[in-house]
Amino acid sequence: MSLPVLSRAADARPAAPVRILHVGVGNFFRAHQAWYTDQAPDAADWGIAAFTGRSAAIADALAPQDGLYTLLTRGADGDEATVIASLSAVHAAADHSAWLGYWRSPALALVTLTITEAGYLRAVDGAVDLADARIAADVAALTGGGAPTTAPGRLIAGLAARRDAGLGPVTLVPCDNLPSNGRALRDVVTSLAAAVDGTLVDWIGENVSFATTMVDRITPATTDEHRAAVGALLGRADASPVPTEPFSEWIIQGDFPAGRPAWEQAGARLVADVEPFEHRKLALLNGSHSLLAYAAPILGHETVADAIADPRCLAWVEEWWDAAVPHIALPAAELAAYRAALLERYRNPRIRHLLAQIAYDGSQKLPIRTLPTVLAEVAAGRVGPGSLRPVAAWLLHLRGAGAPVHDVAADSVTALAAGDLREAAVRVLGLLDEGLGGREDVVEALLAAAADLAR
Ligand SMILES: NC(=O)c1ccc[n+]([C@@H]2O[C@H](COP(=O)([O-])OP(=O)(O)OC[C@H]3O[C@@H](n4cnc5c(N)ncnc54)[C@H](O)[C@@H]3O)[C@@H](O)[C@H]2O)c1
Ligand SMILES: O=P(O)(O)OC[C@@H](O)[C@@H](O)[C@H](O)[C@H](O)CO
Repeated sequence: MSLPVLSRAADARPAAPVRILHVGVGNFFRAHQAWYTDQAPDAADWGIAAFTGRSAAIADALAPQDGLYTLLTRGADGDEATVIASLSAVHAAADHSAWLGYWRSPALALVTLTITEAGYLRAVDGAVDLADARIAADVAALTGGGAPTTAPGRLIAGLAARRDAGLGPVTLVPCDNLPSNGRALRDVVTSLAAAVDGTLVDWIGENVSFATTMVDRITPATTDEHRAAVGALLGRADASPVPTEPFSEWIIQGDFPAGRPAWEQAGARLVADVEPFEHRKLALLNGSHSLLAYAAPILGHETVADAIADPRCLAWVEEWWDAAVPHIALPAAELAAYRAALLERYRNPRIRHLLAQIAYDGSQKLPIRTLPTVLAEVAAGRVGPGSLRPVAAWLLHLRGAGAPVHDVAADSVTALAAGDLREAAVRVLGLLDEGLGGREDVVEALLAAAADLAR
């Protein structure tokens, strides 16, 4: 017997007026920012118009269910199903006229983003990568009246439309795992604006705030098992429920001149300086995730929970944390509690977080998650396997061990990692940091960690 499909008439409040735009309707956005907005006490005033990052698939899946979906919160002992109603509209990335229409609305206050680390299209200096063919095509589109396709290009088109409509402030809120993500986004946006329309740079300076956020909620991809669980719990058909863990954290630094939902009443924290929190999360959580993603599949493990149950993987994670902790400016007791909580989260048997998913795009992630700890340890005179093991595991992964390689820079990084192992280690270290590849002791420690992993 087929179940009734989720609908606003039967399952949720009416759609709220759109005051937030979002780019990238992935699972994390739907477990995190859309959930905080849904749970805020003023949710009825704050609707989100969500645009996909690239393909139309999720817009097509959510249209028949009025933008509703189920958040399936998986605790160690059972599931809770919550219908999330904060998406007032869901559009495909290609719907450029709808995109511009929202920017021309006086009601618009916020633009949030989850476009992955690779979606910012940054050059090494942090500016937008003007040499990237997709950005070059967007510069041509933006100067010639066409529709851009990259996230930075779409933002520039929206900002120009808002300026031309004579409208005022808006806050951009990046929610990807990038350090200082507000500054990173500002550098990308202003450098692209400068390449397209110098006068827009001044308008952005006067009208656009860039918030910086630390985001955390482990959110795997959806499977048929999640669809079946929602059917059993709610008696509703949901083509695209989102599985997530009970834990959630959102730490935000920024100005909101046009207002924002009362996210703090849904559990978010507004702080003056987000940096220690993002450093803690990127190094301890994301760093250990990447270590497990490259190392544990070599031992035959498929998920984070499988890996952390293996004493060898647990010891590697503890060693990584021991290396990272001295460089995080938070009280020791707080960091110890964070480590203990992470182990509990990783052990949640009902979250099947695939190591192969976490392994994607190491070229974008390793410099953020692991390099700061490696450099800080080397500067402190400690060159050892604890901090170098994630890089050693990535090197082996790029050489064909463990999970398959999916990386925006796959061709170049697999070429660097090929051939003689010592020479490959020098090249991969040099890619992460020019000085590291020339350090004989670092290369030796990396090779020792690689030998240990391959054993
Ligand atoms: N899943 C998590 O546990 C988690 C937790 C914290 C932060 N994040 C952040 O959220 C991001 C998305 O994770 P997810 O789990 O939702 O992944 P997902 O695969 O479900 O979704 C990825 C989203 O990014 C968009 N995207 C990918 N490449 C893009 C590009 N080049 N330009 C524009 N959009 C692009 C896709 O269209 C999609 O909407 C991560 O990369 C990370 O920065 C994820
Ligand atoms: O989402 P990514 O691809 O940036 O990284 C994979 C995981 O490390 C990440 O999603 C964590 O689960 C998340 O950052 C927890 O909040």
